[in-house]
Amino acid sequence: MVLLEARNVGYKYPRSDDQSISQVSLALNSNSLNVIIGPSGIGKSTLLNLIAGYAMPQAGELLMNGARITQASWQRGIVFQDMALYPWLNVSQNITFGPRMRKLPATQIEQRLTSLLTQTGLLDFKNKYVYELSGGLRQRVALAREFINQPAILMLDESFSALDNHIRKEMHQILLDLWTSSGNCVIVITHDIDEALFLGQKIIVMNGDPGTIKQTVVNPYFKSNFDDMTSNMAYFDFRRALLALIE
Ligand SMILES: Nc1ncnc2c1ncn2[C@@H]1O[C@H](COP(=O)(O)OP(=O)(O)OP(=O)(O)O)[C@@H](O)[C@H]1O
Repeated sequence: MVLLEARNVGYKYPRSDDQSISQVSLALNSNSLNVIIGPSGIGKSTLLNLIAGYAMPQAGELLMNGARITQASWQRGIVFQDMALYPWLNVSQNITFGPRMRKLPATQIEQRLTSLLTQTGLLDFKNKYVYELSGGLRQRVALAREFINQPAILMLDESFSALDNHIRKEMHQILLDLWTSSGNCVIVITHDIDEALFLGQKIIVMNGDPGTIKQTVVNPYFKSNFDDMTSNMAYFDFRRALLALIE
């Protein structure tokens, strides 16, 4: 079922002369894992901010469940690369901050917290302050902090790009596990073609001037690791074709 729809969306920043994105159209289902890939400055973050409701498009419309997006909502969360966790709160308090503010029942918050701490491997760290954690562990907290809200749409803006390769792979697996149990619509922005191939059921390629969606590709290699594909020529042809769309 289509959850999010963009119809010919265009956006220009208030103090900019140039259009940042133009004629962006897409339809994303609930329970789907989507990746947006494209060169730097093409408008990927701009599109996420519009979906989140932080800004409104000047052209076209963005709809969630058929209703126009007019404001920010916990139903559409973003995990940023810099995370912005609260340093004065411990891991559990950071994760439960949103539902506590929304006054969800304490037992429900506790249940969700326990299962997220388990899924993200953070049980042993639940009472630690975030400044005591490594970058990889902090990203786990950032993911859990959004998943606990059970948003219909969860967006990751280059969330893993600062992590080293090994930790990044761990995060990919954790994200897959969280998404599988949540069944929400996840949108991942990345520059990294191999991250896109591993995480994207659907890979959405942005390019052009102003930025727009050049192509949407169903990815036959979803959950396939580059390292496991070294003898698969079809994989490399597919990867090369995707790279050509981005360059
Ligand atoms: N606050 C702003 N004011 C004016 N122009 C902006 C602003 N933020 C972004 N832009 C411009 O809008 C365009 C799209 O930027 P955006 O950050 O969305 O691209 P991106 O694809 O996410 O880039 P990156 O991959 O480098 O993060 C760029 O030309 C950028 O310079």
